[in-house]
Amino acid sequence: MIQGPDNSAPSNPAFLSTDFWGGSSKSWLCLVLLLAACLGFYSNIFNLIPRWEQREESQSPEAHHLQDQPDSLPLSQDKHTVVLHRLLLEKTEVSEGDCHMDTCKIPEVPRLVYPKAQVLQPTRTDVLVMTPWFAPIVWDGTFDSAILDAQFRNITIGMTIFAIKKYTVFLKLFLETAEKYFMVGHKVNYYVFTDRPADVPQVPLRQGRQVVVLEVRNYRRWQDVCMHRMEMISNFSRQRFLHEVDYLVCADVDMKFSDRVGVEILAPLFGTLHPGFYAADRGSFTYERRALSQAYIPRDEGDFYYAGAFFGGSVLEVHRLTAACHQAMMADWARGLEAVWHDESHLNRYLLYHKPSKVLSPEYLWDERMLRRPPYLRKLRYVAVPKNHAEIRNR
Ligand SMILES: CC(=O)N[C@H]1[C@@H](OP(=O)(O)OP(=O)(O)OC[C@H]2O[C@@H](n3ccc(=O)[nH]c3=O)[C@H](O)[C@@H]2O)O[C@H](CO)[C@H](O)[C@@H]1O
Ligand SMILES: [Mn+2]
Repeated sequence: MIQGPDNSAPSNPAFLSTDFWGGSSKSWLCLVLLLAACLGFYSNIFNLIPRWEQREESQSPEAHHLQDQPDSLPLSQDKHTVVLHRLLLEKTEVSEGDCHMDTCKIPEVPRLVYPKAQVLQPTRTDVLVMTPWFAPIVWDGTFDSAILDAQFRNITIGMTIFAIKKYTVFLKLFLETAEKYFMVGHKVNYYVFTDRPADVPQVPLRQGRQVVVLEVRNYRRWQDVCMHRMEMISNFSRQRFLHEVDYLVCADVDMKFSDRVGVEILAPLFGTLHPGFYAADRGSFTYERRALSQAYIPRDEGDFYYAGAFFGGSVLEVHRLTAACHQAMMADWARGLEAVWHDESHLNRYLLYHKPSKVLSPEYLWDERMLRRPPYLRKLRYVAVPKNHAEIRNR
């Protein structure tokens, strides 16, 4: 039988094969066309991955930013490529859709000699060292800095510090103690946001560390200064921090370091237990309780009460967090609402629905004047500096 232009013929491969060997030149033409189609198909398959990357490049908001923003122009071509590559890696390997902590690359460590962990002798039995979602709660005795320093080598940590109006008086002690205790042995950029650049003190810095002064506007009310930190961190993350540092640590300035704070705190996203509430029931947390607010948390929800004074993570995650909190605050403002504890209320809401991958114990945020130190608090690493509110706030 000669295969004609029979529209009723089933167009499946089995039909083509039965007719094929005895077929006419038309059949040969069919074969050639089929082969050509197959070739095209396979060449597309091989091209798929690079094409996908190109698509990611042109679609990712950060990539748009790199094309649009003049801020990124001073970067050299090489640095530009590295940044883009890093963004692409993050975007493709840990994309929005399948983002999961376990997709991170495990760093290689050199040979190290250290005491072996004892499975039947937990180093801490007096405190909770793990959240129900398997995030470590960082207490003294639970980690070995030598291993962590090896895992986190060659990274740069950015620290955002706001010193607006009179709060510049806290900078000297903050920076001096940070040089003594914060991320010693690692590269650090202190980003000082201030409206008074002339009042930023000169503090001697270790090698690989610098103070970057970022001049920003002030606000009349202290609450507005606190809340607008989210907006400014989010904007600068996109414009600068993404290209300059790996992690961001966002800290209050009316504080000082009094013991080691190292890379054990670093994680894609971390929050700190507020020293006033770490042992409290969720019902007594000072979350925002008005359902109309974007910071609302019902009384039967809540893991911990996190402090507004110390949080951080990868630049990408801190960008997500601060942008979301700023959006939420703007939505509240539009309805005439201000959350009970300002940015801290919004931070708590965000961290309830985006569980942090590490939680810092109150060792990392304490107030010696307000609280009596319990025996299980072996170290006080970052502590409040007494401040006269009337003297400092709104001035
Ligand atoms: C320990 C803790 O959880 N602290 C939080 C708590 O307040 P605090 O009572 O500790 O607030 P605060 O007066 O320290 O203000 C927060 C921070 O904003 C900056 N600042 C503020 C006012 C100003 O005029 N200039 C200036 O630079 C400065 O970095 C300061 O450390 O509640 C605030 C919002 O209600 C923030 O969530 C703080 O992080
Ligand atoms: Mn404070």
